[in-house]
Amino acid sequence: MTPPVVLSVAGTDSGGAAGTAADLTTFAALAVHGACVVTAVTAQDTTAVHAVHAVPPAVVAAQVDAVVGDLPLAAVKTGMLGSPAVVEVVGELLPGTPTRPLVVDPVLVATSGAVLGDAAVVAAYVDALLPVATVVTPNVDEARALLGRAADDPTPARDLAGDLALLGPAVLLTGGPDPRDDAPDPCCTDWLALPGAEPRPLRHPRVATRNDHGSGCTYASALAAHLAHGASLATAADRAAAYTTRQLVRSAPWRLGRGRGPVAHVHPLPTGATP
Ligand SMILES: Nc1ncnc2c1ncn2[C@@H]1O[C@H](COP(=O)(O)OP(=O)(O)O)[C@@H](O)[C@H]1O
Ligand SMILES: Cc1ncc(COP(=O)(O)O)c(N)n1
Repeated sequence: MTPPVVLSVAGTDSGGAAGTAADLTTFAALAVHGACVVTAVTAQDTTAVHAVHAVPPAVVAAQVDAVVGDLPLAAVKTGMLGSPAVVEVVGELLPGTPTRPLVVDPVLVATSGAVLGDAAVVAAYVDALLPVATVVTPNVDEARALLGRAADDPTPARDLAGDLALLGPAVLLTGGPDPRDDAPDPCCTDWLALPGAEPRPLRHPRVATRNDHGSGCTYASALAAHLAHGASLATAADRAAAYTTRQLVRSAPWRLGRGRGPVAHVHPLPTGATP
């Protein structure tokens, strides 16, 4: 059967953990065909982002036009956009619709700490992209930035998600591991806020790992893939968290790189197959 098509609009990560690499491998694992528009080339490894080359906005627009003119998109997922002009191009050419949901992962800071979106990019997200997004998937730091709050703002994740939903899209705020959570079965709590409704927690097991580089890209791509298959937002969110958790379990024992290693994008060989 012909698979649904999902478009990733993202930057490359030379280390193969985040960005386009994470998006396309996740799409393949979840049975959607992945198209990719590249917004930036990063020289990146598990420790740092060493250089960024921004793709000119006109070339980003030309890639979008090529894909949209030829392939029936069932969903779009954005990652690192890098400049206000590229954020605006995406908002103009790829607004979310009921048949083509737009998942916006507002990539602002890499796991390694590098800034991938400055204050002007944040302002462009708020003005040009959030109003036309179906769902936005910030972590707590990104949610604070989009709301214009200080980095040490004490507002709980639940309320950040609710406040962000007032800007237009549904919100899936990814909690990540909570260092204060010392329960016997530690959990991660993501928050789903639909415009006009009370935010609700989505809890899933927490994985003890340092190899989580690319987990946000993997999660947002899995969400877009499940939406493309027709799942509701709440179901797609549960399935995306389950997929990301499974891949984090897979990569937990790996020794790759000197920093925060990649979340697994590989899958076990079928029983009996030899590499
Ligand atoms: N150690 C972990 N164990 C289980 N789930 C995790 C872990 N770290 C992140 N996640 C999950 O991965 C998804 C992506 O979240 P997160 O890593 O916070 O995104 P980002 O990379 O944007 O900070 C969320 O569902 C989050 O709960
Ligand atoms: C090109 C690119 N896109 C996205 C991220 C964020 O991913 P992470 O939060 O896991 O560092 C990244 N580091 N690089």
